[in-house]
Amino acid sequence: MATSGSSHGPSTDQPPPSLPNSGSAAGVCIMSNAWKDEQDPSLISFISAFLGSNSFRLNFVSISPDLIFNCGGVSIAFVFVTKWDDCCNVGSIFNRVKRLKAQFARLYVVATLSTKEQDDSFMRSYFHFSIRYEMEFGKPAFVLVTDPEMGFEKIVKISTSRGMCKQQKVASKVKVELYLAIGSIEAAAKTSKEDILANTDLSSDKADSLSRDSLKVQKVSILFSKLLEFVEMGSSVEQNILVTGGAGFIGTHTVVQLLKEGFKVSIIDNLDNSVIEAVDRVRELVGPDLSNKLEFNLGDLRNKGDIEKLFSKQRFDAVIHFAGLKAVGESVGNPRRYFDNNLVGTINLYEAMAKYHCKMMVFSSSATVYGQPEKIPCVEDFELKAMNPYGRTKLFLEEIARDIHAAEPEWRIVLLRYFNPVGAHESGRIGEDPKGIPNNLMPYIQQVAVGRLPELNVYGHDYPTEDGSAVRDYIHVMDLADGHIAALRKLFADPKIGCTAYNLGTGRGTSVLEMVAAFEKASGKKIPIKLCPRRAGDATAVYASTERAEKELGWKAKYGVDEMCRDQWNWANNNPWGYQKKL
Ligand SMILES: O=c1ccn([C@@H]2O[C@H](COP(=O)(O)OP(=O)(O)O[C@H]3O[C@H](CO)[C@@H](O)[C@H](O)[C@H]3O)[C@@H](O)[C@H]2O)c(=O)[nH]1
Repeated sequence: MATSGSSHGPSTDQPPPSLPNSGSAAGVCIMSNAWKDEQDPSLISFISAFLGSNSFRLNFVSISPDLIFNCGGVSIAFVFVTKWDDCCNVGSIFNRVKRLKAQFARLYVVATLSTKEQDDSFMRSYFHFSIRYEMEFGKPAFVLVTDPEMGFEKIVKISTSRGMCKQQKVASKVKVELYLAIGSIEAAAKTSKEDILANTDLSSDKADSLSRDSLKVQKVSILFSKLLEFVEMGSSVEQNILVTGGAGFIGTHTVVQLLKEGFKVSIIDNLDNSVIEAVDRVRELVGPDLSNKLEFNLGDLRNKGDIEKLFSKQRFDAVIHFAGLKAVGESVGNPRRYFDNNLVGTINLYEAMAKYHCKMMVFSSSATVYGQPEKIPCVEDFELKAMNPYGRTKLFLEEIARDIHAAEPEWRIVLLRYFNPVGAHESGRIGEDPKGIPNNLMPYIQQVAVGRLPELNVYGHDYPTEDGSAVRDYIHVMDLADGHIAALRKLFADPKIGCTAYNLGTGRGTSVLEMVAAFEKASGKKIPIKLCPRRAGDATAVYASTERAEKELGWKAKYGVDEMCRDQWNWANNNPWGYQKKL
């Protein structure tokens, strides 16, 4: 492609063509400064005008790929290999590709190989070096272009055959259009030479060369229009997300939102604190079409074989890692169970992700990592400490994530620190269903409301708060689910995300007694309470600073306490025994 750029100067009087369906703000194209400097300036200004007229903003930045297109949060990176010299530069090319492959889930290497010798040499090297440079067939996709000025027939063909374009129909449509485009360009070029001869007194040679220039301009414009279509196709390919613990409370709500947002989802869950009925209800909520994009795998992250089975049969673009135990009291009595489940399971998961080159993770952390915060609201860069073995597992896992990223910077990890998740899906079909006596406030209140428990113990009525009860930042589980989608999009869109923590809370504190009152209002039920001493380890008041999530993830909680209680009650009222039919 670069070859075509260096061999012509697009005429400035020719307006850049537009793509037929380009709407406003199609996306951003980031072009490497170094790559730009190697090209003919007229090519760059042509590309710039072309992208502009197709609503793509072009930025010149120091980046490792030559081009990155970002459409709708999906980054697609391109590298152009225009000089193939098998005796000198093969190692550095494959090295660069190896590095970039770890950073971009969608990386395409467009190699212009104009001669048969270059093509043969490339093939030899590809197979020879594939193990040393950890290439897997099709990952990344190498797009071999023999005609440097017109490579998109190949691009579409190769990408289709390698299964990148899952939407075969789109690919074949592009192919047909491409053939039509080639035909019409050639026709246009011929007309143009005849026009020149008929309307000027230029020689046949001069007219020939002028029409060839015009042909080249049109070829470049077609090349770029096809590149954009290719990018759009790439961004519309479904991303496949592995959700560990996807049958649980936050997991099910997030899976519903993921499917609605067009992601393909695989759940792995050992059903330790959840039931398969919850997944069936997710299917019912999203309907049969989206349900086809959901796969359930019974498995335990502590068992490496279960994870291997999953990763060896499909590629995941990212993992949302919910699986883990979360009862503070139980963790104090049985810390080994917590370390085994939460730590060993996660370490196994990281191993498999690294092996299969899936290095994007959204991790369920918790506000518990702030311990007893000295100040409120809690800001992400506060000092972290844990108060119990459960909290320690979250803190260790955050540290592990930071260490992995420090050693292997290509990892992208978002740590989501949840405050107090409550509420349920508005349908009342899915919600929280803890096994045994609930530890947390809202499930407890809910069970009192439906008559399963006689009264609520209010732990602490002498806190230095307005009504003496402790203050927390309750957040609607649907807001939390949307926070995961925002985090995932951030992972895909931002190669510089590194390992970053975000609070997911509302930024508002509500006391235990205020929560009881809001639930009574929403349910019309009286919740009998018993004022009890403080619960060991409880903080007085904890709520989130939401600034970072708002600014960087573009996410903000929508629901207040009234909606949380309304939806929690709707779930409780319709499912007094949770997912069980009756007790
Ligand atoms: O039967 C109950 C249960 C709770 N509370 C009080 O309600 C408040 C909220 O308690 P709970 O729902 O147990 O949440 P937290 O103790 O704030 O802990 C939650 O929030 C943490 C993050 O802040 C997470 O790490 C934990 O997993 C999660 O349980 C606290 O003041 C409790 O003392 C009661 O008064 N009675």
